[in-house]
Amino acid sequence: MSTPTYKMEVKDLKLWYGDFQALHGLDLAIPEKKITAFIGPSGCGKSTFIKSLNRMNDLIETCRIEGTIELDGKNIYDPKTDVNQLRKKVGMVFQQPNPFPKSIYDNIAYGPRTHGIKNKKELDEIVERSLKQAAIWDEVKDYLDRNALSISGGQQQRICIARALAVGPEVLLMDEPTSALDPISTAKIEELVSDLKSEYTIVMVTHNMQQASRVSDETAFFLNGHIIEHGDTRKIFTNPDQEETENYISGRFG
Ligand SMILES: Nc1ncnc2c1ncn2[C@@H]1O[C@H](COP(=O)(O)OP(=O)(O)OP(=O)(O)O)[C@@H](O)[C@H]1O
Repeated sequence: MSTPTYKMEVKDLKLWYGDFQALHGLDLAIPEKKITAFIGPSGCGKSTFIKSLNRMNDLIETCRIEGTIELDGKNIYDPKTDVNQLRKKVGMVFQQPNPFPKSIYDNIAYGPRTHGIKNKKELDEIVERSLKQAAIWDEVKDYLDRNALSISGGQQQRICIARALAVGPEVLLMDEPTSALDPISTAKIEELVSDLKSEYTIVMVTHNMQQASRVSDETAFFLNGHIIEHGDTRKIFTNPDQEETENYISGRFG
């Protein structure tokens, strides 16, 4: 078997909110063009950890971190890092679909415009390509002027994925992307996520264990701000090394 290539490497990451330590020295290598799922009970630090991968926690005043997170071998917490460029490379999709109260077209064109693209033809191409990649082009191509808030929640979430893809990211972070959606929309997003991994490195927090086992290649199990176990998804779900993992995946707690 060939050695996996790691897109991101987290080394001894500790994170505090004020006096409260939420992450306790985490190490994790995230393989390129694969799907890594984070599972674990509520409050164990999954969202905190995924947000630290594109420095969304910088927005929280009380938050302090130690350790390093490398993207392609460079520490993203280096003071010289351009955070806007980092977030262009490492995009994020949230739990609640959160399109801007603008047209579908403007939602997708927003990021490229802020990065200086003004040419209409170029923007049209980006909008079409991103909506196609997010498997929603056919549903909205005749309504690009429609307010993005007027479509269904599942469609809104695919618009948010298209918006994240429009700036050309390399990594896509998804924090419980289907938890607000119905089963049909959930299935569509899962299929989409599986298709996207040929081009993107994907990290996904999910409460849904079936979802983690269906779509991810690797799984990390979090508990109380620690990664208890990480590895091949099939192994984690069929033959975990740690008793805590076994208890969690078999529904004994959480
Ligand atoms: N802004 C904040 N200020 C202080 N404490 C916080 C903040 N955000 C999260 N926490 C705390 O950090 C811990 C980890 O929270 P986090 O949201 O990362 O967990 P989670 O595993 O994502 O939970 P859930 O599955 O419920 O979303 C919790 O104890 C939480 O209360």
